[in-house]
Amino acid sequence: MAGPLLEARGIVKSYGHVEALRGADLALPPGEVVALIGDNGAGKSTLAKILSGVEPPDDGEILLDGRPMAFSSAEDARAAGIETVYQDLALCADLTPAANFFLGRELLKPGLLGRLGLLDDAAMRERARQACERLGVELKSQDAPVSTLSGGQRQGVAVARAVTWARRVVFMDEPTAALGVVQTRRVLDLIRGVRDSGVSVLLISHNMQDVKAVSDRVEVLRLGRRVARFDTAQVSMEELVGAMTGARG
Ligand SMILES: Nc1ncnc2c1ncn2[C@@H]1O[C@H](COP(=O)(O)OP(=O)(O)OP(=O)(O)O)[C@@H](O)[C@H]1O
Repeated sequence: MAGPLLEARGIVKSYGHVEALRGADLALPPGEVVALIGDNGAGKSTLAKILSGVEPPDDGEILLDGRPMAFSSAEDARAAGIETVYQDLALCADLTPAANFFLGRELLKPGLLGRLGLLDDAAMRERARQACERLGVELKSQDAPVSTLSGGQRQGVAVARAVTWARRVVFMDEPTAALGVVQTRRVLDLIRGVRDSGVSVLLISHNMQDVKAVSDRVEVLRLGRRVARFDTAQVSMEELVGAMTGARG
């Protein structure tokens, strides 16, 4: 098996007196979906934030392609090809999907107009439309702000944006929370599509059915440490729950 694409070793992180991570490990192989599961407060979101550059660890190592990395911001991680779909989706409600897609990465018009700082709105709309279409996200209008979209459509836009820019890894923190059955299926299909395009996915989820349906491997955090790892095909729902709660594993 190839070495991990992204790896966390012995990550420690405290918030005041709360030890969120106490030497957590995680390995994300290339081109796989890894589910990160654990009870409330186990440290999943904290670990994802550290791996995506949002927060610095107090101790421990992050390796990308086996080489130590120090991300000092989410921009650093993005520059390394790592994108995140946050729990709150981090979309700007008043902007269109295209404006959200290109926030901070705006395309300028070619030639002199670009040098004058003029944005190429048509090109951005078209690229955003194509990205959504590729992932099966149907938007009636490209001009409507994100606030007018349904929860599932917003989820789709956030995932499509992450996938558009991610060259290596996408983190998804509870991407199906608050979605209906049909929308959930759509997001799971998106995750498979991302994996099949060669990008690794780290999926944080409390939904064991989603985890079983879409992941290749499962890593279990408890009280800030990894306590178990499984091949999804080899593990039962009961074993996963047992490992999370400490009843087993
Ligand atoms: N910014 C913060 N300030 C203080 N404590 C925090 C902060 N972020 C996380 N924590 C604490 O760190 C611990 C781990 O939190 P984290 O959100 O990583 O867990 P989680 O496994 O993602 O939980 P959940 O499934 O409930 O989202 C919790 O005890 C939490 O209260």
